[in-house]
Amino acid sequence: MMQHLTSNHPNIHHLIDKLCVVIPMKSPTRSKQRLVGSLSDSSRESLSLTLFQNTLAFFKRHFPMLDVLVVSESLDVLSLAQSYETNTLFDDGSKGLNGALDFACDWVKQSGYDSQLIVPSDIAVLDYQEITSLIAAINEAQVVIAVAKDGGTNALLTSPPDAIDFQYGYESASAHKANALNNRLVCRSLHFDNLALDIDHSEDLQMAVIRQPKRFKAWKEPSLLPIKEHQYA
Ligand SMILES: Nc1nc2c(ncn2[C@@H]2O[C@H](COP(=O)(O)OP(=O)(O)OP(=O)(O)O)[C@@H](O)[C@H]2O)c(=O)[nH]1
Ligand SMILES: C[C@H](OP(=O)(O)O)C(=O)O
Repeated sequence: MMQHLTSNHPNIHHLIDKLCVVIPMKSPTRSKQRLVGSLSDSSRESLSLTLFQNTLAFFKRHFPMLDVLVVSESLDVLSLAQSYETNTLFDDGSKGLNGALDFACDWVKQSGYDSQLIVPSDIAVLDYQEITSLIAAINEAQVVIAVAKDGGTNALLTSPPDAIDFQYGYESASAHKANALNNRLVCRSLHFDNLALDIDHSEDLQMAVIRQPKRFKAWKEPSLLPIKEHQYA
């Protein structure tokens, strides 16, 4: 059974001191394109900003000892990140998510961190126990992947930060795993209920409303048909 990263975890200082959390975030106007047909522009933008702020608030509240780096093409996003006392990095977005993460990873390495945890800014529910289990897994593997519900990668923990090339895109969890194995690294793929749910499509948003009705009440649109929780079980 995996040990949780609690305050009396024997390796907490070793893990935390040298770990940097990287949060990539597009400009809100360009975010959540797959919801264009389901939400108005303002609702889509405010959803992406709400998710981003939830992510910043989660790490500040539950992991105040962890350093965070936000990489974005948007100066507004970077200034919001600074209000949560994160490090910030401007990337013009021209090379997409993988390019932005390559740039962030260079910063992380040059800043002397041993490991890096990439968390996208669109996870519906961040769960303390899941994130602690994920971080603790770096004791057993150099690459730890939290697999998304669609085979994507919803969190990626690497030690060293540049252990593998970033291959976000279709079925990226298996691409990242193959990449790790090609590099002869120990890789763990983990499936967590909450961390698997990034919000891509309207069904994901409906699921978020079911799991966190208060937080997502503004997006409880009558036009979206209800679906049952077991579809993601
Ligand atoms: N800095 C940066 N972050 C990005 C870029 N592309 C995607 N991201 C972020 O990476 C995470 C996952 O992105 P996606 O699911 O591809 O994008 P999204 O805006 O959430 O949704 P779609 O537009 O529907 O793909 C989100 O936190 C995005 O904001 C990029 O080019 N630069
Ligand atoms: C970025 C992409 O995530 P999606 O939003 O497609 O699950 C991926 O994990 O490769």
